[in-house]
Amino acid sequence: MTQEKKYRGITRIDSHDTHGWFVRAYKAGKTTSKLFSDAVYGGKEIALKEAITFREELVKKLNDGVDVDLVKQAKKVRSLRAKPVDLVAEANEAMKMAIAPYSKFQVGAALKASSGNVYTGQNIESASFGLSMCAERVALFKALSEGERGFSEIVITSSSDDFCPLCGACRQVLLEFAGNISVIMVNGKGEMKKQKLQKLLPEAFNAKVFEKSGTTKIATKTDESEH
Ligand SMILES: O=c1ccn([C@H]2C[C@H](O)[C@@H](CO)O2)c(=O)[nH]1
Ligand SMILES: [Zn+2]
Repeated sequence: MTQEKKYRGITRIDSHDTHGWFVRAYKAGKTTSKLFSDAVYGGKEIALKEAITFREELVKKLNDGVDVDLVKQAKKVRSLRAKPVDLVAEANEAMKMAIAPYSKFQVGAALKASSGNVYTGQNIESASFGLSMCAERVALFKALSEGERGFSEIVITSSSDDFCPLCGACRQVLLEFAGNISVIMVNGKGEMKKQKLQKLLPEAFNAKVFEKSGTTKIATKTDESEH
């Protein structure tokens, strides 16, 4: 492998009258590309530097700071290891790690990402009660921090004989980040209840409000990076 091939998303082009570095980045099936020609940037080395900087910034912009290629790579490695998983068993296993000395109410969650990976969570209580965190959000934030952006379902189990309905805060962030996923609640007797998240939080608040009011422009366009 040549030195020139080690740059992710950047290809060297030397053909006819084209000499330069071709940068590509992907998001949701859309490709953004730009050529950094030696002539325009004053030489091969400078053009490459510019190309690398451009791509790093582009990747951050496209994916909220997450490098898509890195995520894809990690997913591929993990999915090779992934076996079919029993989400209820995963949630129950996670529940054992709950830190709930005040409520004595343990909750476990298993969130399935579109990649096939499963992220678990359990409630973690603080002595300052209001700072406690629910099992569902622990699972969601773990997944988001690993670069996951698509989800299909969440299973919630608890130490109670009753179903554990998600609190309002979890409904809000799950709907925002995971979309209208299936929510499967399992009670202590092993009975299941399945619902769509949207039904649990109708007319939810979301970021579209900002666009309409014009207060915050949400950066989704990548036109300026195309040539
Ligand atoms: O859906 C829920 C509801 C409650 N809890 C936790 C928060 C707190 O630690 C305890 C009692 O509310 O249960 C969850 O983790 N998920
Ligand atoms: Zn909650």
